[in-house]
Amino acid sequence: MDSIFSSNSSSISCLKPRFLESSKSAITTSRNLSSSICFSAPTSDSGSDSAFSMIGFSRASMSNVNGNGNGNIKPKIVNGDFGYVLEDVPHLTDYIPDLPTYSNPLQDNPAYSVVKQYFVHVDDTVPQKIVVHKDGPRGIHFRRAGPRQKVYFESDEVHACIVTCGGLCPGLNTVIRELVCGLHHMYGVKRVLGIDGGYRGFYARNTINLTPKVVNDIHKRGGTILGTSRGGHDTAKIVDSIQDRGINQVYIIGGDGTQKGASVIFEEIRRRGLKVAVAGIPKTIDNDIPVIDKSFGFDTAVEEAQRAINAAHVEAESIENGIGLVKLMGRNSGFIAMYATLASRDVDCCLIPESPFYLEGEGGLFDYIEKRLKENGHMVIVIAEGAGQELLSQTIQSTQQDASGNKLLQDVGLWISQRIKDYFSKQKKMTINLKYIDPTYMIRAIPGNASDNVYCTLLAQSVVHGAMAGYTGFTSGLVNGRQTYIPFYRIIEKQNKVVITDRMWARLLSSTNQPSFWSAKDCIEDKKEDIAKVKEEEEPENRLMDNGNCASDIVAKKEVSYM
Ligand SMILES: Nc1ncnc2c1ncn2[C@@H]1O[C@H](COP(=O)(O)OP(=O)(O)OP(=O)(O)O)[C@@H](O)[C@H]1O
Ligand SMILES: O=P(O)(O)OC[C@H]1O[C@](O)(CO)[C@@H](O)[C@@H]1O
Ligand SMILES: [Mg+2]
Repeated sequence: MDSIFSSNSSSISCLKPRFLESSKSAITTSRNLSSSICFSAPTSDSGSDSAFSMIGFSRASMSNVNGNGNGNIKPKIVNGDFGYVLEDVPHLTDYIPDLPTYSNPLQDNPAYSVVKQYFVHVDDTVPQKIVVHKDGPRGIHFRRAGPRQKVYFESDEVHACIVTCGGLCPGLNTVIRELVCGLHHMYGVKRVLGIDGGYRGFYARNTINLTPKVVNDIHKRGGTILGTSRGGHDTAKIVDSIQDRGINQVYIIGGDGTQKGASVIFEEIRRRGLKVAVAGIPKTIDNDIPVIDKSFGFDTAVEEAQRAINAAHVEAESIENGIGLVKLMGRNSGFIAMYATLASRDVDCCLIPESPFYLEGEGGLFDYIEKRLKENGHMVIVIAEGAGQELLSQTIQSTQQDASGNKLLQDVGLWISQRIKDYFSKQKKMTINLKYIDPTYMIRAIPGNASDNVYCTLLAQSVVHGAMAGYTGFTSGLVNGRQTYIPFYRIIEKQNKVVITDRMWARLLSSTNQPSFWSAKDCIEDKKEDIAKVKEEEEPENRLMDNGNCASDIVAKKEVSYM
């Protein structure tokens, strides 16, 4: 953290003494004040915008949104006609009745006042699934993100804070910048605090005052100017700190773990009855967050991975029996490896955690490598860091975890390089030249590319609009190309994974021509069960595919063809 602020950027380093404030000195007596707001049952006239009659809602159809204070807040579900379901996000008025509202200052903003229908219609929602059957139910929807006509905070009342947690990701600084600038320029919010070093920064580190001037150039740098960390999530201490500092909007940027942390912070804030909006911004280059189209930084990571794959290809094709092996990030989800492979077209084999593989025997990896080298003289392999872990664990046992409780993985790149070398030199007596490239941290420590920077801006502005409108306990993200507000529970209930019975993986297989590895006798059985489970969840039987077949037919055909 300090090193970032004392780095080359003179604009930041010269400001450091003024902007660093000790967490102790920031403590105020506001905790007593805010705890006098009583926790109460939700009113039927929730401040969340819902013109129920317009789309066939009835108030009776809205399920109980009351929190019980034990972390068991029920989902806020609204049922409409023809199987329409709105998975709504919580609102401050769910537990603080009679909150005053104010006109949205954007209506007087020259940049926006000319935009027709700038404010989002109260009943705008976005469907989760856009491919439907004519007789099928309308399905799950999420609230469309964007500015609302009335807001629940006055500009000078807002005291916001921003924290970044988990691993680095391209675009983090852009999100920070756009949160600060969005709050400042759109809503006239002057008090925005940066929390230093992840969740533990709330109670153990310094804070930084963030202004448009301080954040002006930060989107051009990789990393996060706020610093980040794993572990250190102490809910009570974090919420105490939020109360003590008089913070009333909390913006939390991070991956699946971070969003789980944000969810419990929201629950505790709600239990204490505080007028504090909690908003998550999903971050992960692994793209393992469900529901949303993709997470920011993912495109940049895939693009940067091309440089490593290109290098591996150049090395491999320049030497006899050359093998270029590239390890990419993705501990549970192989999206980076899959998209980097599809983008490159130079890759002969892509190995991901979701697709079990085996090394020896007919149809195995060694068999395929030998075949490719004989046909083509060289080959490129991309492997995600989480691939083949079940094979490694047969030889190397590890139960180590990082500070957040994530399982620490064995280095599959090094392991597989050695296995390939051993196999061809010892068993095949064949000379191969394997070059192993590990660019894992290089693909995430860079600034966001142009498209990610635009996405980061939309995300930041969306959460600012949401918090100002009184929504809380939500994450924002693109769903079918539209910005939405999604309740935390939907984001944290499971991880997004590559569905290897879906067509994207089929496209990859047909691009690389690699074996599916499905027919192996030694294919790990529990892995197969995992796949079946994902398949069940992700592939509703009646999902219509482009060619008119149902997903279930395709799965069945594919399984037959793999045997
Ligand atoms: N179940 C949980 N409850 C509360 N806090 C959590 C939980 N899981 C993780 N956290 C906290 O969230 C923060 C980030 O978690 P983690 O290290 O898993 O990264 P992440 O947000 O998943 O990002 P990424 O995996 O993309 O790097 C950590 O401070 C961790 O303590
Ligand atoms: O070494 P660190 O910082 O814990 O991060 C590594 C992990 O972070 C990620 O980039 C995101 O979760 C993973 O792909 C990777 O396993
Ligand atoms: Mg994670």
